[in-house]
Amino acid sequence: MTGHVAVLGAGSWGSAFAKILADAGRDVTIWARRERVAEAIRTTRTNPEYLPGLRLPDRVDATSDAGEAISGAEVVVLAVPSQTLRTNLAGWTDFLAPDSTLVSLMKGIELSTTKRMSEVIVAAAGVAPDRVVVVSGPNLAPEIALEQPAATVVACTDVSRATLVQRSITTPYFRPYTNDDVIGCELGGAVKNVIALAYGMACAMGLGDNTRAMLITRGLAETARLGVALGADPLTFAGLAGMGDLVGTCSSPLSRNRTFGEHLGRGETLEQAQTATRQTAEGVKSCLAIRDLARAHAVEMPITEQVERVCHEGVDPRVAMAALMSRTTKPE
Ligand SMILES: NC(=O)C1=CN([C@@H]2O[C@H](COP(=O)(O)OP(=O)(O)OC[C@H]3O[C@@H](n4cnc5c(N)ncnc54)[C@H](O)[C@@H]3O)[C@@H](O)[C@H]2O)C=CC1
Ligand SMILES: O=C(CO)COP(=O)(O)O
Repeated sequence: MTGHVAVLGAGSWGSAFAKILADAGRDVTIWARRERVAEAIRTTRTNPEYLPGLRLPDRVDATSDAGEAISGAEVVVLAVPSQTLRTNLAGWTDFLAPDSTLVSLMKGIELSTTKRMSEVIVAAAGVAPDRVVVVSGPNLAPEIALEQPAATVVACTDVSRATLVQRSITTPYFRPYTNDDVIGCELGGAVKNVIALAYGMACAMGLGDNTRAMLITRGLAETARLGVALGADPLTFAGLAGMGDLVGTCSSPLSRNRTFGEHLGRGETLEQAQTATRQTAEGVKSCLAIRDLARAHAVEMPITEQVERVCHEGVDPRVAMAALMSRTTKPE
């Protein structure tokens, strides 16, 4: 393999992913928005602001100059918040090598367009869809920083690019599987964040394992319903990018979406929860876009609808739960 890998975004997942790439033998240049973060990585091999437990290998270089990171990169990994991707890309596309592979780590849906992240990349960077690879699975960055065993899915319509990325991120602690269902993998990642918000609310309301199992199972059912309407393979939702990520995120106190939901479940407003957490919880904005996408395709997503009402209409989570439970009964 030739050329270094650029990782654009030095947050928690971008940084942990840079470690995986380096441990798999790739040279990596990570772009940080703030020079202070790039300098910390260069001089201390750590990123204390985002991922205190992480120790970065020497193969990882860091810069706050995106052109420097991207120029000459064979693979460019995008790891910024979903809602800023389009703006970020506007400043980056001129530096992309003509046949480079673009990798999306992001788990969200764009608010203004209801596009998945790979669709935003295709539109904003003007690249063919088969140049975009999606990596998605149960991958909480703090656990990966500690080299705890984990698996993921590498999805692309071009199997040779999926294999290139798979080889670039295979390590003794990280096991990637390829898949050609880009739509299913991206939807699994985006919708699980919304369900994790509901799960966090339930936890904070003192609700037990029956309720939690109901949210996970029915959450997966509504994810798959939307996925199938958009052309995904239903089997993808039984895999790592579907059930795997949903269970991992909902179960983990490390999840920022679940934690955000816990704040809402304790009766805090959206603004109070945002002030308390100060982290990217993608589901908070994506729930609006996913609800709109579902309505546009006449798909019922009752949990997503209620999460949107709690987040953006000030509805009490208890009222939202009661609304879920009072829906007309039907076959499973
Ligand atoms: N943290 C995790 O465990 C995982 C995260 N993801 C996904 O990866 C994506 C990135 O997440 P994280 O690295 O966790 O996020 P983060 O919040 O830790 O980092 C985001 C990075 O983007 C940068 N950025 C660039 N432009 C920005 C702007 N205009 N506004 C705000 N930040 C900007 C920030 O400076 C920061 O370095 C998200 O879509 C997330 O859902 C996926 C799997 C695991
Ligand atoms: O996507 C993740 C794990 O797979 C991270 O989840 P949070 O963004 O909720 O922390």
